[in-house]
Amino acid sequence: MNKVKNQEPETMNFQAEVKQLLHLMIHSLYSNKEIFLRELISNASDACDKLRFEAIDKPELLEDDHNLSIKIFYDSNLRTISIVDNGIGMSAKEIVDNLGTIAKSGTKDFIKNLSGDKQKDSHLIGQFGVGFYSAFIVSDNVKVISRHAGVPIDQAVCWSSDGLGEFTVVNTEKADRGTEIVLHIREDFNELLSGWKLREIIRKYSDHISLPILMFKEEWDDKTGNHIKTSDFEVINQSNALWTRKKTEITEDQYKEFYKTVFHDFEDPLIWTHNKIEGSNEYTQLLYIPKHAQFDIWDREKSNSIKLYVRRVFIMDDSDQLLPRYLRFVRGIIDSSDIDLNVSREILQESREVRSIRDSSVKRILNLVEDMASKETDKYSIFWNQFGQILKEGIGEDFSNQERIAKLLRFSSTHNNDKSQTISLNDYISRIKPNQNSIYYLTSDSFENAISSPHLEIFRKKGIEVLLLSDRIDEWMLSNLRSFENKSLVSIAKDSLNSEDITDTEERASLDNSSESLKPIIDKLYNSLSKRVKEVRISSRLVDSPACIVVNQNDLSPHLVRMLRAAGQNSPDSKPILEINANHKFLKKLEDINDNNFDSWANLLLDQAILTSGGQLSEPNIFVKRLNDILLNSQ
Ligand SMILES: Nc1ncnc2c1ncn2[C@@H]1O[C@H](COP(=O)(O)OP(=O)(O)OP(=O)(O)O)[C@@H](O)[C@H]1O
Repeated sequence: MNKVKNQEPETMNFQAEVKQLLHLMIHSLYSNKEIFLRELISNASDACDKLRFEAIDKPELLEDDHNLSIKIFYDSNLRTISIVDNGIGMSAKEIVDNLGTIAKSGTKDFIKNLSGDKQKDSHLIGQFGVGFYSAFIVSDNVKVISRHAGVPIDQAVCWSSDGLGEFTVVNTEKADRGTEIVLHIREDFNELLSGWKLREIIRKYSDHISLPILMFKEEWDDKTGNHIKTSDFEVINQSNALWTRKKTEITEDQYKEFYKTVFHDFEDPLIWTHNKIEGSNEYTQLLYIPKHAQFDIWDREKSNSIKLYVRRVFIMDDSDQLLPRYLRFVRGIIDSSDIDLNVSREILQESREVRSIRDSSVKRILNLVEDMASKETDKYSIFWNQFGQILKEGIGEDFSNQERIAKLLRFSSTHNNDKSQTISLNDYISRIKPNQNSIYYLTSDSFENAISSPHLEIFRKKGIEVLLLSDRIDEWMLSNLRSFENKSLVSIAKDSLNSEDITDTEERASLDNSSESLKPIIDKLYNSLSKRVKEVRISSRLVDSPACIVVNQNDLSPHLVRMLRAAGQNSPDSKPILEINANHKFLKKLEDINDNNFDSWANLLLDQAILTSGGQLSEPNIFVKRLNDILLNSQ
């Protein structure tokens, strides 16, 4: 069928990452051998989708072969399995680029994370997507013969490799458009070389592929006591796009297998929603939330994983118009009856239909997530741990749904002092003290820093709950979420505490007295520290610690300043306020310190307040010298 022309094959090296990936994949996915067929059928189906789309403008690409299909052959004597499609095909350049390198961003980092531990690696590789390279799990040699649609028969290409380090490419002839992949099966996978086994795998993993998957019919032969191949093809799969079927006719397993094939995931999805919308704008949505974040989920430039179809013709799978960025973890299919088949990205941006599909998809996803949060808390905690930080982006990005998203947020809290994020804003409100008008929170670099912060002391003493936030996105999120259910969100590290929540009349009077009687020492401290602080004052929030740092309501929190600096950004240099504990021994001691040593003591007090508030000292060597001077002088 395919004739290699008299020409020397060119040998090339796989990209280093491909070599590593192949090695690790063969090693760790050995027991998931069946997925190779799912992946290759999925690629074949994508190739047919692409051809169908390009042929809308260029019908000549279809040549005289209009019936798109995928054919599977096997030969137990030659030990081969072939996957043949009449899709778009690949040019020589495409074959070298696609099957010699990995174009995904973040590949290097991904490979670094692979540990050699089979189980962990198989999960990670699953999230990454194995695709074509999975052929090498079961094969010791793979040949790919391909001709791009529309190019002459003698401009086909044959790619071949044993998956160890190199591949060869040579020009060839191929009568039929599309791609043929011939796998030479390893000795230990004999069971795959059977019509029965291959049919079973196809029905299990690829039943929902919308194209017919064909194999030679086999008939029982009494003489040989074997199944014998006939020369007639039969269709193995249901071959209608799964999303077009009625919900009641689709089993859970079919939904799961569809997801795994189409989105190249190893794991079942966490949850999904399937809806047919009828009326003036008709479309079908099948949207899944995965169990794990994709490896490149933090890349905000990453395109959405929503495949857009128009009347079952695949149009594109990287449109940013179909879902907002903060739902980029969702994967799925949207099939519209109303969008024009020739739609371009630019038209999508303007399209009223697309806007309404997007709004409805957001609603469906939020409904799904809300349902999970209220009825399936175990699932919700998986969801929250994987995608909570991304969902938080929605607080600032999607004001029309801000309230709904806010209800879905989960936090660590002093209520249970637990690092896991399980407390909702509604939980907080259900426990709020009578007359308490604020929801208190503390942001910090880590839960450990937050939970040991001196800012919490008075709240613990008074039994007022504080939410502890330590995700990078939290500061930004809170700058967009000022209140919830009419309670304002208030940082306990800022000077805006509602004093009525944390002090009673008697305590306020005593604070006023202290401020009066300690005025000389407060002034003296300010004199020593005026270059470093904005103000020194008596604190209402300290119980055990001698001092803490707070900032003005409108200043950036020290935590945010640190994050901005770590990201290489300039942040305004605003001085903090030093709050001191009027009842602490340190204060009494300060009154006895002579003028020569007072500066050192004052600075030491400030340094430790910065440290316990989660900050860092800009000159740690000076801090150590001061500390040593004081320790040595105290002998
Ligand atoms: N049968 C085929 N026909 C045409 N092109 C193909 C075929 N199989 C693979 N390709 C090309 O090779 C590329 C790489 O395939 P591979 O399966 O490794 O990754 P992918 O399908 O792009 O990504 P993933 O599997 O992670 O979704 C594909 O994107 C496609 O361009």
